[in-house]
Amino acid sequence: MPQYDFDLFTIGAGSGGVASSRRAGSYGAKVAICEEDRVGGTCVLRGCVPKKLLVYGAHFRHDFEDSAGYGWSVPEPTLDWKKLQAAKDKELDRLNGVYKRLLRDSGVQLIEGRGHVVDPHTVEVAGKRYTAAHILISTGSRPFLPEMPGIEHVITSDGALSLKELPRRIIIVGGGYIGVEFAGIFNALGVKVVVLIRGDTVLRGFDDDVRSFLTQEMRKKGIDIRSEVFVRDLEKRADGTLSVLTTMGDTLEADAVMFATGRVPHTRGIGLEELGVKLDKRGAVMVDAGSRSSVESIYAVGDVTDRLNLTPVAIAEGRALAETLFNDNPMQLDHSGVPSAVFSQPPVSTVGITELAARESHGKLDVYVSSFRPMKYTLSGREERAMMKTIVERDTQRVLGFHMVGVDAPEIVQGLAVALKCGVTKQQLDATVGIHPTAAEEFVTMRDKRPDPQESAEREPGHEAVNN
Ligand SMILES: Cc1cc2nc3c(=O)[nH]c(=O)nc-3n(C[C@H](O)[C@H](O)[C@H](O)COP(=O)(O)OP(=O)(O)OC[C@H]3O[C@@H](n4cnc5c(N)ncnc54)[C@H](O)[C@@H]3O)c2cc1C
Repeated sequence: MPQYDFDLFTIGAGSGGVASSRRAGSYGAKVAICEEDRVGGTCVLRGCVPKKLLVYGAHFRHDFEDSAGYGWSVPEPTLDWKKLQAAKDKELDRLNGVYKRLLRDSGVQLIEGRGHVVDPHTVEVAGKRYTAAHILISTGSRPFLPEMPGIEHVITSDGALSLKELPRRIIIVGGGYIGVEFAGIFNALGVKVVVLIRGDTVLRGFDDDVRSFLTQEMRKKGIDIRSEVFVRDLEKRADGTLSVLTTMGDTLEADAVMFATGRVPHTRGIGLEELGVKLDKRGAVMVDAGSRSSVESIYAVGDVTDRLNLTPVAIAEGRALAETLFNDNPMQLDHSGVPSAVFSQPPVSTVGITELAARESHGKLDVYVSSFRPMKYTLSGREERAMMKTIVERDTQRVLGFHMVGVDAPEIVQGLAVALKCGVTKQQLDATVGIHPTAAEEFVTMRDKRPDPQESAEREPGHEAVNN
């Protein structure tokens, strides 16, 4: 058995890399991790955490407005953007320190610098070579920017999270989850927001009812969503204003343009292809269910594998790998039934499959949809509504998907994800007593099935089902 410097060498100290290395360290493995930026990765420093802090910060505008309906009078609120940014950055510094401490406490050696693989058991960082029995690639992903004239003037989510000044007007290109989250943040902070999307509705890949409902709610809040349009080119004027020419021939002006046009796996220039590690056409490391690449000693977890690009997934994949390699406990993550959220305003949360996917894979369905104004907004007069949807396989009455748009959706759907994972049926939901008065109780009280569009069409040619 050859002697290596380490049992595991991890490249990238983000969610997946840190989780895997710590778990391996806890079983006594000798582990090193290298990081070219700050320990913590995208989620902690450029993603979930700073974004959610800004969502909280932005939401106060609504809360101040809503308080009037409950009898409060609040002087005209003003925002100190620099103060909010400084508070957020302080919290990120704290978390960065926590992550470093956690690594240290697990006996994981942190090596600062960019790592690249030189052979199946060797990683080079800052000119020094380290050998390891196993190498883990957890280098995450980076924002994708299409090539076009003027692209150097745009920002991505990284830039949007660290803006020195709050722009007066922003154009956000892309209606995926990052685009709609930032649209909600900026809109609530008083910025004039235009969102350009390629389709008709935001959130491609989500359930169609969720997509149209959220698009409508965002428009109600004053976000100018322009459908079926993209950017042709853009230029910066002498006064710093950005001028955007769209594919519809319109010219739009803004103080900032943010591209939220997807992310690509971070695999460029780290020696993988040279070693024969197979990458897919987007550059993601191709792995088996146990996260092993085409080279036996090299593994990959998290966004770099482009499976389900979420923090808890990267963490679970990383831990499963450490269990397999160092605890004699072979584990694979089941990627089905993973819940997710979009922290838009109102937020979205979903677990299971969409109605479209369910019709293709499960045939006849019972679909329950409910839309209502949450009690919270009755006194405040806010027009925001909530929508909940449960998709049930007709033959077995097993729930295939829960979807919600509305206040507290992510907090509500987390519990339902457990039920879905356990194979909950509609009858079991019906037998569950609700917590009153909440919005969540709607999920256990929905009774009316939405007319099946196919069956209705068979009965009455030309008839179209109408959402509740
Ligand atoms: C704006 C935004 C919001 C998001 N919000 C959410 C959310 O609300 N919920 C959620 O679940 N997910 C969210 N995500 C996704 C989440 O951040 C990622 O899925 C998660 O961070 C992936 O973890 P990872 O370990 O694969 O990669 P990362 O956390 O990105 O870590 C990769 C690390 O590798 C380092 N690295 C790269 N190359 C090298 C190299 N050659 N040498 C050394 N170090 C290297 C990087 O600097 C980085 O620190 C969000 C992402 C973004 C961009």
